[in-house]
Amino acid sequence: MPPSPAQRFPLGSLIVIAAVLGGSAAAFAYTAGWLSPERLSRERVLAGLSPPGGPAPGRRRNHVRGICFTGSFEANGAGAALSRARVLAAGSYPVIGRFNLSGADLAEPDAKARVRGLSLRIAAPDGSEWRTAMITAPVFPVATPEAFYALLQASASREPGAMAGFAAAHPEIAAFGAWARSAPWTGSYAEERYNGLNAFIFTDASGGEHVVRWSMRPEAQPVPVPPEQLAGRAPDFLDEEVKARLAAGPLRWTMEVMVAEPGDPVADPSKAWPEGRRRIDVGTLTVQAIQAEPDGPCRDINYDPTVLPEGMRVSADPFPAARSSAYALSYERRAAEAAQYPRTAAGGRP
Ligand code: HEM
Repeated sequence: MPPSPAQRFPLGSLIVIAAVLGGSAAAFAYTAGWLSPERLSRERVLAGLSPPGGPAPGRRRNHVRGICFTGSFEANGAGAALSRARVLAAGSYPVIGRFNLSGADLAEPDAKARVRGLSLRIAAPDGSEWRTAMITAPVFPVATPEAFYALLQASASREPGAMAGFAAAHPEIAAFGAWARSAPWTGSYAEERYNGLNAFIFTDASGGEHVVRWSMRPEAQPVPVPPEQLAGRAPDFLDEEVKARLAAGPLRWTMEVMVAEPGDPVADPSKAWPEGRRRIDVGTLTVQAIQAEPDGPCRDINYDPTVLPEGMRVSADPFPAARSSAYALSYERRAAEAAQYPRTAAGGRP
């Protein structure tokens, strides 16, 4: 008999998953009403993301730690075969981005964040924008926003079997767990591949539609570093490393768009699409300058994945709409608390 998902999925991995998602397995204050079959609201999702001591005022409610950058996206024109969006026509477009780490605990050292993120706002001269927030995991842990909320609850639960029970009920989490256990860690944001995971629909100039996902492939060669070694580095070593690396020259990624074929799981980011799907390199991201977040240009951007130019739109994938709603509330709250996240005398210089 094949092992149950819980058996296949050792507890250590479940703890890793709990840790990378931003919820906490430690004491958790919210219980009342959570087990009643109420509608999943963005307020409850943010409560689920909150660390035990509450969110850091003025900051993002997830991926709280990060650093801004500016640069450009040089579209090579190949993406025009898939989308008529202005940002995919050959040309250079300004970017405001953010390197970031999953989790809502400001005090967590960089070495503990299994999931790293890259957020981009690419602006076109026609006023349109393409916002996207990608992560290093090749698949999302769960198939639906509701399951994501259930996962936050399980990871915060004091019940010893909560995570094992969750994994048994959501076997799709095994693929993420396998990645979290086995993928090499690196010592740099610059050496990571970042994946959009959610599926969107691109419309080309003839009205043809293509279901796509995108990723950013680093120019820098990844150098594996054991996590025990990273633990010995400064708590913010990723910020320091990326600043030092940039001083030696710009950082680059190639944007790769993958096109689904009929039958591919287009509404489920926990499932990779089969190998061999058409992949088109549509352009190059060049990171030219880094700015500390308190005064940096990414501070007040909401990297809402539904902010898309004409020629791109959301698909049957339910995540972008759910993310949009949660990100908006996170944005509203952090903007209202701006005084508690003061700008610095350094004026944004890293
Ligand atoms: C229902 C599922 C999800 C929820 C509830 C959620 C929630 C959040 C929240 C509240 C923020 C802070 C937003 C802000 O204040 O601007 C955030 C940031 C972020 N999320 Fe998600 N997220 C979800 C799924 C995803 C997925 C699927 C990805 C990657 C494919 C992702 C990647 C990121 C990244 C990279 C950031 C940092 C954005 C920034 O730099 O501002 N999230 N998430």
